[in-house]
Amino acid sequence: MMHKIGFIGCGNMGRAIIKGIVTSGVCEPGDIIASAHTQATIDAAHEQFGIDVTLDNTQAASAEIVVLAVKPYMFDEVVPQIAPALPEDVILVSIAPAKTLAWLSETAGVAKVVRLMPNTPAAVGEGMTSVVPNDACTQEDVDRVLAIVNSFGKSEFIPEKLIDAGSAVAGCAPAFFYMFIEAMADAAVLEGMPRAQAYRFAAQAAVGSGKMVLESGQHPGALKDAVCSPGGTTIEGVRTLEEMGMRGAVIDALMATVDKAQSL
Ligand SMILES: NC(=O)C1=CN([C@@H]2O[C@H](COP(=O)(O)OP(=O)(O)OC[C@H]3O[C@@H](n4cnc5c(N)ncnc54)[C@H](OP(=O)(O)O)[C@@H]3O)[C@@H](O)[C@H]2O)C=CC1
Ligand SMILES: O=C(O)[C@@H]1CCC=N1
Repeated sequence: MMHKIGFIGCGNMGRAIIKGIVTSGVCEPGDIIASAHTQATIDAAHEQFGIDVTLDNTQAASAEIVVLAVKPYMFDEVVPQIAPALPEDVILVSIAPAKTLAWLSETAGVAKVVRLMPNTPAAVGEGMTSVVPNDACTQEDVDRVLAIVNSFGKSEFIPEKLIDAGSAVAGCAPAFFYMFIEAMADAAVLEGMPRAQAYRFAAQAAVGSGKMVLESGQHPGALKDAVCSPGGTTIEGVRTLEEMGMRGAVIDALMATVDKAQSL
């Protein structure tokens, strides 16, 4: 039986996607096969998700949709290795911030390739994924990939030239938001709030702020202004963040991820 989806690698991102897919029910665990480098990883994936697992990449590559979930520097080894095992009509999906659609199609010897740039909140069904199909993908092919991607969050099409921007503003972004939440919680702890409670407050404030941006239709600056009571407390924090160069630091951090992606 051919699996619906095969993962080459099941680390942080691969497992997040698998969790999102299995939790949503868009695939049964038995529809999924994953390979990895070590027995410990595949044993953990089987135990956590009930999926089929293997140390043989070519076995995971004989699926209807094959997801490359190894690190970019592994592509030069792994893609030629699995090429002979890929079904003729496979849809090859890459989630790395490297290797173009053209490189993937030529090196794997397949026609249909989709680049995704997901993020780890896929694990809780709140992913934000960039989608870049090549011209060989039919609408049916794209719809099959979207059925999976949209099972673990939201997705939007972007041109391939913007995939590093999509990686910066969504793929890498959770790490930056975690740092912000951690720092906010440290401040609450400074004031005496128990740390676990501080994380809950900061994290829920982040969730609520994100929903305000998504659902209010208002500009983030206008939303910020609505929090800053004249002569109040928030504006003191805004002043401090502006004096400390937060906006510039955030822009530079995301541009650093773009620079690294373009060097891979
Ligand atoms: N982490 C994230 O938030 C995001 C990651 N990505 C992309 O996802 C891809 C994977 O990243 P990430 O999950 O973080 O990395 P991890 O290091 O967490 O996972 C890499 C996986 O690849 C496996 N692996 C290593 N060598 C081989 C091999 N020769 N054959 C088969 N499997 C192998 C590892 O196996 P083992 O565990 O046994 O060593 C592991 O399961 C990268 O391209 C990354 O850029 C994209 C968006 C977000
Ligand atoms: O850090 C990385 O390379 C991967 C790609 C985007 C998020 N994590």
